[in-house]
Amino acid sequence: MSFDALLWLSFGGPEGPGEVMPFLENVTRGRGVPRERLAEVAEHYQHFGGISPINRLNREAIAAVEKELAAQGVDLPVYFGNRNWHPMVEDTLARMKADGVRRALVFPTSAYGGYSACRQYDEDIERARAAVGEGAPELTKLRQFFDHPLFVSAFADALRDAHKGLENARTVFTAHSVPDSADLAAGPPEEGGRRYSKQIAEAARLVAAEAGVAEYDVVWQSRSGPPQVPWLEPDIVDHLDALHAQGVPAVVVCPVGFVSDHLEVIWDLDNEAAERAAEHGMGFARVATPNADPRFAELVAELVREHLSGAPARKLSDFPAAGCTVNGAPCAVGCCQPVRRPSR
Ligand SMILES: CC1=C(CCC(=O)O)c2cc3nc(cc4[nH]c(cc5[nH]c(cc1n2)c(C)c5CCC(=O)O)c(CCC(=O)O)c4C)C(CCC(=O)O)=C3C
Ligand SMILES: [Fe+2]
Repeated sequence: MSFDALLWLSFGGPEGPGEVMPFLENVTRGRGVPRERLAEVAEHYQHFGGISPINRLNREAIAAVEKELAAQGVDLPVYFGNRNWHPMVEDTLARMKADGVRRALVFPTSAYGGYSACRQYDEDIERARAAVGEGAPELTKLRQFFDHPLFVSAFADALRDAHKGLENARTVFTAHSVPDSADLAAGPPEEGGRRYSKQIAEAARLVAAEAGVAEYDVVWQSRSGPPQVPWLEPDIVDHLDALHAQGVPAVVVCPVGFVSDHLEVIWDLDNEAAERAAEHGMGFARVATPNADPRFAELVAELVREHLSGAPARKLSDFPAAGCTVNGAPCAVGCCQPVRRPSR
Protein backbone atom coordinates (compact mmCIF):
# COMPACT_ATOMS: atom_id res chain seq x y z
CA MET A 1 0.00 0.00 0.00
CA SER A 2 1.40 3.41 -0.87
CA PHE A 3 0.57 6.73 0.75
CA ASP A 4 0.69 10.29 -0.60
CA ALA A 5 0.76 12.29 2.64
CA LEU A 6 0.86 12.34 6.43
CA LEU A 7 -2.00 14.05 8.28
CA TRP A 8 -1.04 15.47 11.70
CA LEU A 9 -4.29 15.25 13.70
CA SER A 10 -4.52 17.18 16.95
CA PHE A 11 -6.86 18.75 19.47
CA GLY A 12 -6.54 22.41 18.47
CA GLY A 13 -6.57 25.50 20.65
CA PRO A 14 -7.48 29.20 20.43
CA GLU A 15 -4.95 31.74 19.14
CA GLY A 16 -6.60 34.92 20.42
CA PRO A 17 -9.06 36.13 23.08
CA GLY A 18 -12.07 36.07 20.74
CA GLU A 19 -11.43 32.45 19.83
CA VAL A 20 -11.65 31.04 23.36
CA MET A 21 -15.42 30.64 23.74
CA PRO A 22 -16.08 29.34 20.20
CA PHE A 23 -13.23 26.86 20.72
CA LEU A 24 -14.64 25.68 24.06
CA GLU A 25 -18.08 25.31 22.50
CA ASN A 26 -16.55 23.06 19.84
CA VAL A 27 -14.71 20.99 22.48
CA THR A 28 -17.76 20.40 24.62
CA ARG A 29 -20.42 20.13 21.94
CA GLY A 30 -22.96 17.61 23.26
CA ARG A 31 -20.58 16.44 25.99
CA GLY A 32 -22.37 17.60 29.13
CA VAL A 33 -19.71 19.93 30.51
CA PRO A 34 -21.43 22.41 32.91
CA ARG A 35 -21.39 26.11 31.90
CA GLU A 36 -19.57 27.11 35.10
CA ARG A 37 -16.71 24.80 34.16
CA LEU A 38 -16.54 26.38 30.69
CA ALA A 39 -16.36 29.89 32.17
CA GLU A 40 -13.61 28.73 34.54
CA VAL A 41 -11.61 27.12 31.73
CA ALA A 42 -12.07 30.22 29.53
CA GLU A 43 -10.38 32.22 32.30
CA HIS A 44 -7.37 29.90 32.22
CA TYR A 45 -6.97 30.62 28.50
CA GLN A 46 -7.45 34.37 29.05
CA HIS A 47 -4.47 34.33 31.46
CA PHE A 48 -2.39 33.67 28.37
CA GLY A 49 -4.08 36.32 26.22
CA GLY A 50 -6.52 33.73 24.88
CA ILE A 51 -3.68 31.87 23.21
CA SER A 52 -3.05 28.18 23.74
CA PRO A 53 0.47 27.16 22.78
CA ILE A 54 -0.83 23.92 21.25
CA ASN A 55 -1.09 25.05 17.61
CA ARG A 56 2.37 26.65 17.67
CA LEU A 57 3.86 23.53 19.29
CA ASN A 58 2.22 21.34 16.66
CA ARG A 59 3.56 23.53 13.83
CA GLU A 60 7.05 23.32 15.32
CA ALA A 61 6.80 19.55 15.67
CA ILE A 62 5.53 19.23 12.11
CA ALA A 63 8.50 21.23 10.81
CA ALA A 64 10.84 18.87 12.68
CA VAL A 65 9.03 15.80 11.33
CA GLU A 66 9.17 17.12 7.74
CA LYS A 67 12.95 17.46 8.13
CA GLU A 68 13.27 14.02 9.69
CA LEU A 69 11.20 12.33 6.96
CA ALA A 70 13.23 14.06 4.26
CA ALA A 71 16.48 13.02 5.97
CA GLN A 72 15.26 9.42 6.01
CA GLY A 73 14.30 9.59 2.36
CA VAL A 74 10.55 9.33 2.98
CA ASP A 75 8.73 11.57 0.54
CA LEU A 76 5.48 12.49 2.33
CA PRO A 77 4.09 16.02 2.63
CA VAL A 78 2.68 16.71 6.10
CA TYR A 79 -0.75 18.33 6.58
CA PHE A 80 -2.12 19.76 9.85
CA GLY A 81 -5.73 19.41 10.99
CA ASN A 82 -7.50 19.71 14.36
CA ARG A 83 -10.64 18.39 16.02
CA ASN A 84 -11.69 21.60 17.73
CA TRP A 85 -10.01 24.62 16.13
CA HIS A 86 -8.48 25.96 12.93
CA PRO A 87 -6.99 24.49 10.91
CA MET A 88 -10.06 22.22 11.23
CA VAL A 89 -9.46 18.69 9.99
CA GLU A 90 -12.47 18.90 7.64
CA ASP A 91 -10.86 21.87 5.83
CA THR A 92 -7.45 20.21 5.78
CA LEU A 93 -8.87 17.04 4.28
CA ALA A 94 -10.67 19.05 1.58
CA ARG A 95 -7.32 20.68 0.72
CA MET A 96 -5.63 17.27 0.64
CA LYS A 97 -8.23 16.02 -1.82
CA ALA A 98 -7.75 19.15 -3.97
CA ASP A 99 -3.98 18.50 -3.91
CA GLY A 100 -4.61 15.02 -5.30
CA VAL A 101 -3.94 13.04 -2.11
CA ARG A 102 -5.67 9.68 -2.37
CA ARG A 103 -4.29 7.86 0.65
CA ALA A 104 -2.73 9.30 3.79
CA LEU A 105 -1.33 8.11 7.08
CA VAL A 106 -2.58 9.91 10.18
CA PHE A 107 -0.50 10.76 13.24
CA PRO A 108 -2.76 11.53 16.23
CA THR A 109 -1.08 13.63 18.93
CA SER A 110 -1.98 11.23 21.69
CA ALA A 111 0.05 8.20 22.74
CA TYR A 112 -2.76 6.31 24.45
CA GLY A 113 -5.93 4.29 24.04
CA GLY A 114 -9.36 5.07 25.44
CA TYR A 115 -12.20 7.19 24.12
CA SER A 116 -10.71 10.72 24.43
CA ALA A 117 -7.17 9.69 23.49
CA CYS A 118 -7.89 7.28 20.63
CA ARG A 119 -11.47 6.54 19.60
CA GLN A 120 -12.41 10.23 19.40
CA TYR A 121 -9.63 10.75 16.83
CA ASP A 122 -11.22 7.94 14.80
CA GLU A 123 -14.50 9.85 14.98
CA ASP A 124 -12.68 12.96 13.72
CA ILE A 125 -11.41 10.95 10.76
CA GLU A 126 -14.89 9.62 10.00
CA ARG A 127 -16.47 13.07 10.32
CA ALA A 128 -13.86 14.76 8.14
CA ARG A 129 -14.23 12.13 5.41
CA ALA A 130 -18.01 12.46 5.51
CA ALA A 131 -17.68 16.26 5.24
CA VAL A 132 -15.43 15.96 2.18
CA GLY A 133 -17.65 13.29 0.67
CA GLU A 134 -16.94 11.70 -2.73
CA GLY A 135 -13.21 11.30 -3.33
CA ALA A 136 -12.19 11.91 0.29
CA PRO A 137 -8.68 10.56 0.89
CA GLU A 138 -8.46 7.18 2.61
CA LEU A 139 -6.99 7.63 6.08
CA THR A 140 -4.95 5.08 8.02
CA LYS A 141 -4.22 6.07 11.60
CA LEU A 142 -0.85 5.11 13.11
CA ARG A 143 -0.73 3.05 16.29
CA GLN A 144 -0.55 4.10 19.93
CA PHE A 145 3.01 4.81 21.08
CA PHE A 146 2.95 5.15 24.91
CA ASP A 147 5.40 2.24 25.18
CA HIS A 148 7.71 3.21 22.31
CA PRO A 149 11.36 3.38 23.41
CA LEU A 150 11.78 6.91 21.97
CA PHE A 151 8.71 8.24 23.83
CA VAL A 152 9.85 6.59 27.06
CA SER A 153 13.46 7.74 26.83
CA ALA A 154 12.52 11.37 26.05
CA PHE A 155 10.41 11.46 29.22
CA ALA A 156 13.02 9.53 31.22
CA ASP A 157 15.82 12.00 30.39
CA ALA A 158 13.54 14.94 31.15
CA LEU A 159 12.55 13.33 34.46
CA ARG A 160 16.20 12.90 35.45
CA ASP A 161 16.87 16.56 34.53
CA ALA A 162 13.94 17.76 36.62
CA HIS A 163 15.29 15.96 39.68
CA LYS A 164 18.59 17.88 39.48
CA GLY A 165 18.75 20.43 42.27
CA LEU A 166 15.73 19.06 44.17
CA GLU A 167 16.63 16.88 47.13
CA ASN A 168 14.46 13.91 48.07
CA ALA A 169 11.75 14.87 45.60
CA ARG A 170 8.89 12.45 45.07
CA THR A 171 8.12 11.64 41.42
CA VAL A 172 4.46 12.15 40.53
CA PHE A 173 3.20 11.10 37.10
CA THR A 174 0.06 12.78 35.88
CA ALA A 175 -2.40 12.36 33.02
CA HIS A 176 -5.75 13.85 32.02
CA SER A 177 -8.52 12.39 34.17
CA VAL A 178 -11.49 10.83 32.39
CA PRO A 179 -14.85 9.67 33.76
CA ASP A 180 -14.46 6.34 35.51
CA SER A 181 -17.14 4.95 33.17
CA ALA A 182 -15.03 5.98 30.14
CA ASP A 183 -11.94 4.25 31.55
CA LEU A 184 -13.99 1.15 32.28
CA ALA A 185 -15.16 1.13 28.63
CA ALA A 186 -11.62 1.70 27.27
CA GLY A 187 -10.29 -1.06 25.01
CA PRO A 188 -12.05 -4.03 23.46
CA PRO A 189 -14.68 -5.48 25.83
CA GLU A 190 -12.89 -8.85 26.08
CA GLU A 191 -9.88 -7.05 27.57
CA GLY A 192 -12.00 -5.98 30.56
CA GLY A 193 -11.63 -2.22 30.08
CA ARG A 194 -9.36 0.37 31.69
CA ARG A 195 -6.98 0.33 28.73
CA TYR A 196 -6.33 4.06 29.25
CA SER A 197 -5.39 3.97 32.95
CA LYS A 198 -3.46 0.70 32.51
CA GLN A 199 -1.40 2.22 29.68
CA ILE A 200 -0.72 5.36 31.73
CA ALA A 201 0.46 3.16 34.61
CA GLU A 202 2.65 1.16 32.23
CA ALA A 203 4.20 4.27 30.67
CA ALA A 204 4.91 5.64 34.16
CA ARG A 205 6.55 2.34 35.14
CA LEU A 206 8.72 2.31 32.00
CA VAL A 207 9.79 5.97 32.35
CA ALA A 208 10.55 5.56 36.07
CA ALA A 209 12.57 2.40 35.42
CA GLU A 210 14.63 4.05 32.70
CA ALA A 211 15.22 7.15 34.83
CA GLY A 212 16.23 5.02 37.82
CA VAL A 213 13.33 6.25 39.96
CA ALA A 214 12.23 3.58 42.43
CA GLU A 215 9.24 5.23 44.07
CA TYR A 216 6.52 7.21 42.37
CA ASP A 217 2.78 7.87 42.21
CA VAL A 218 0.35 8.07 39.31
CA VAL A 219 -2.35 10.74 39.67
CA TRP A 220 -4.82 12.66 37.49
CA GLN A 221 -5.52 16.24 36.51
CA SER A 222 -7.88 18.62 34.74
CA ARG A 223 -11.14 16.83 35.58
CA SER A 224 -14.38 18.47 34.56
CA GLY A 225 -18.01 17.38 34.73
CA PRO A 226 -20.38 17.43 37.70
CA PRO A 227 -18.86 16.46 41.08
CA GLN A 228 -21.23 13.51 41.61
CA VAL A 229 -19.88 11.76 38.48
CA PRO A 230 -16.78 9.75 39.40
CA TRP A 231 -13.58 10.47 37.42
CA LEU A 232 -10.14 8.90 37.84
CA GLU A 233 -8.57 10.01 41.15
CA PRO A 234 -6.67 11.25 43.07
CA ASP A 235 -6.37 14.73 41.61
CA ILE A 236 -2.83 16.10 41.49
CA VAL A 237 -3.64 19.07 43.76
CA ASP A 238 -5.27 16.89 46.45
CA HIS A 239 -2.32 14.53 46.13
CA LEU A 240 0.11 17.36 46.93
CA ASP A 241 -1.82 17.93 50.19
CA ALA A 242 -1.46 14.24 51.03
CA LEU A 243 2.27 14.20 50.25
CA HIS A 244 2.78 17.32 52.35
CA ALA A 245 0.96 15.65 55.26
CA GLN A 246 3.39 12.73 54.91
CA GLY A 247 6.34 15.13 55.16
CA VAL A 248 7.46 14.88 51.52
CA PRO A 249 9.67 17.97 50.96
CA ALA A 250 9.51 18.29 47.15
CA VAL A 251 7.83 16.89 44.04
CA VAL A 252 8.80 16.34 40.44
CA VAL A 253 5.66 16.29 38.32
CA CYS A 254 5.81 14.36 35.05
CA PRO A 255 2.87 14.91 32.62
CA VAL A 256 3.26 11.49 31.02
CA GLY A 257 -0.28 11.63 29.60
CA PHE A 258 0.54 14.48 27.19
CA VAL A 259 2.97 15.07 24.35
CA SER A 260 3.31 18.86 24.53
CA ASP A 261 3.22 21.86 26.89
CA HIS A 262 -0.32 22.90 26.05
CA LEU A 263 -2.70 24.70 28.36
CA GLU A 264 -3.52 21.81 30.65
CA VAL A 265 0.19 21.57 31.40
CA ILE A 266 1.09 25.26 31.69
CA TRP A 267 -2.04 26.15 33.68
CA ASP A 268 -3.11 23.10 35.66
CA LEU A 269 0.46 22.07 36.55
CA ASP A 270 2.76 25.09 36.22
CA ASN A 271 0.17 27.34 37.89
CA GLU A 272 -2.32 25.46 40.05
CA ALA A 273 -0.19 22.55 41.19
CA ALA A 274 2.95 24.68 41.56
CA GLU A 275 1.00 27.18 43.67
CA ARG A 276 -0.30 24.47 46.01
CA ALA A 277 3.22 23.09 46.39
CA ALA A 278 4.47 26.59 47.23
CA GLU A 279 1.73 27.01 49.86
CA HIS A 280 3.06 23.88 51.52
CA GLY A 281 6.66 25.05 51.19
CA MET A 282 7.38 22.06 48.95
CA GLY A 283 9.95 22.15 46.17
CA PHE A 284 8.39 21.75 42.73
CA ALA A 285 9.69 20.92 39.27
CA ARG A 286 7.76 20.00 36.16
CA VAL A 287 9.14 17.53 33.64
CA ALA A 288 9.36 18.69 30.01
CA THR A 289 7.00 17.02 27.52
CA PRO A 290 8.56 15.28 24.50
CA ASN A 291 7.19 17.56 21.72
CA ALA A 292 10.37 19.65 21.41
CA ASP A 293 12.78 16.72 21.90
CA PRO A 294 14.42 15.58 18.63
CA ARG A 295 13.36 12.05 19.56
CA PHE A 296 9.73 13.02 19.03
CA ALA A 297 10.26 13.71 15.32
CA GLU A 298 12.28 10.49 15.10
CA LEU A 299 9.42 8.63 16.76
CA VAL A 300 6.88 9.90 14.24
CA ALA A 301 9.16 9.08 11.30
CA GLU A 302 9.74 5.63 12.77
CA LEU A 303 6.02 4.96 13.17
CA VAL A 304 5.55 5.96 9.52
CA ARG A 305 8.34 3.69 8.33
CA GLU A 306 7.17 0.84 10.55
CA HIS A 307 3.75 1.05 8.91
CA LEU A 308 5.12 1.35 5.37
CA SER A 309 7.43 -1.64 5.78
CA GLY A 310 5.12 -3.79 7.91
CA ALA A 311 7.94 -4.13 10.45
CA PRO A 312 7.00 -5.44 13.91
CA ALA A 313 6.12 -2.71 16.41
CA ARG A 314 9.12 -1.54 18.43
CA LYS A 315 7.76 -1.33 21.96
CA LEU A 316 8.73 -1.89 25.57
CA SER A 317 5.52 -3.33 27.01
CA ASP A 318 3.59 -6.55 26.47
CA PHE A 319 0.42 -4.59 25.74
CA PRO A 320 -0.99 -5.28 22.28
CA ALA A 321 -0.08 -2.70 19.62
CA ALA A 322 -3.41 -0.95 19.09
CA GLY A 323 -5.03 2.12 17.60
CA CYS A 324 -4.10 1.52 13.96
CA THR A 325 -7.39 2.02 12.12
CA VAL A 326 -8.63 2.66 8.58
CA ASN A 327 -11.11 5.47 7.85
CA GLY A 328 -12.02 5.77 11.52
CA ALA A 329 -13.30 2.23 11.98
CA PRO A 330 -12.95 1.26 15.66
CA CYS A 331 -9.89 -0.83 16.68
CA ALA A 332 -12.16 -3.79 17.49
CA VAL A 333 -15.87 -4.44 17.89
CA GLY A 334 -17.11 -2.41 20.86
CA CYS A 335 -13.68 -0.83 21.49
CA CYS A 336 -13.82 2.37 23.59
CA GLN A 337 -17.57 2.94 23.23
CA PRO A 338 -18.34 6.54 24.04
CA VAL A 339 -20.17 6.77 27.35
CA ARG A 340 -22.91 9.40 27.45
CA ARG A 341 -22.66 11.46 30.60
CA PRO A 342 -25.40 13.33 32.45
CA SER A 343 -24.84 17.10 32.41
CA ARG A 344 -25.64 17.46 36.10
C1 LIG B 1 -7.62 11.91 27.84
C2 LIG B 1 -7.58 13.36 27.43
C3 LIG B 1 -6.53 14.03 26.81
C4 LIG B 1 -5.19 13.42 26.40
C5 LIG B 1 -5.24 12.84 25.02
C6 LIG B 1 -5.15 13.88 23.92
O1 LIG B 1 -4.20 14.68 23.95
O2 LIG B 1 -6.03 13.91 23.05
C7 LIG B 1 -6.94 15.38 26.61
C8 LIG B 1 -6.19 16.37 25.97
C9 LIG B 1 -6.51 17.73 25.85
N1 LIG B 1 -7.59 18.36 26.38
C10 LIG B 1 -7.54 19.69 26.02
C11 LIG B 1 -8.51 20.67 26.35
C12 LIG B 1 -9.76 20.40 26.88
N2 LIG B 1 -10.24 19.17 27.29
C13 LIG B 1 -11.53 19.32 27.77
C14 LIG B 1 -12.35 18.31 28.25
C15 LIG B 1 -12.03 16.95 28.40
N3 LIG B 1 -10.81 16.35 28.12
C16 LIG B 1 -10.90 15.00 28.38
C17 LIG B 1 -9.88 14.06 28.22
C18 LIG B 1 -8.64 14.32 27.62
N4 LIG B 1 -8.21 15.53 27.11
C19 LIG B 1 -12.23 14.73 28.85
C20 LIG B 1 -12.77 13.37 29.23
C21 LIG B 1 -12.92 15.94 28.87
C22 LIG B 1 -14.36 16.16 29.29
C23 LIG B 1 -15.27 16.57 28.20
C24 LIG B 1 -15.11 15.78 26.92
O3 LIG B 1 -15.28 14.56 26.97
O4 LIG B 1 -14.79 16.38 25.89
C25 LIG B 1 -11.90 20.70 27.65
C26 LIG B 1 -13.24 21.30 28.01
C27 LIG B 1 -13.22 22.02 29.29
C28 LIG B 1 -12.90 21.08 30.45
O5 LIG B 1 -13.72 20.22 30.68
O6 LIG B 1 -11.83 21.21 31.01
C29 LIG B 1 -10.78 21.37 27.12
C30 LIG B 1 -10.66 22.85 26.83
C31 LIG B 1 -6.36 19.91 25.22
C32 LIG B 1 -5.94 21.25 24.57
C33 LIG B 1 -5.30 22.16 25.56
C34 LIG B 1 -4.95 23.48 24.92
O7 LIG B 1 -5.84 24.16 24.38
O8 LIG B 1 -3.77 23.83 24.94
C35 LIG B 1 -5.73 18.70 25.12
C36 LIG B 1 -4.46 18.39 24.36
FE1 LIG C 1 -9.11 17.36 27.40
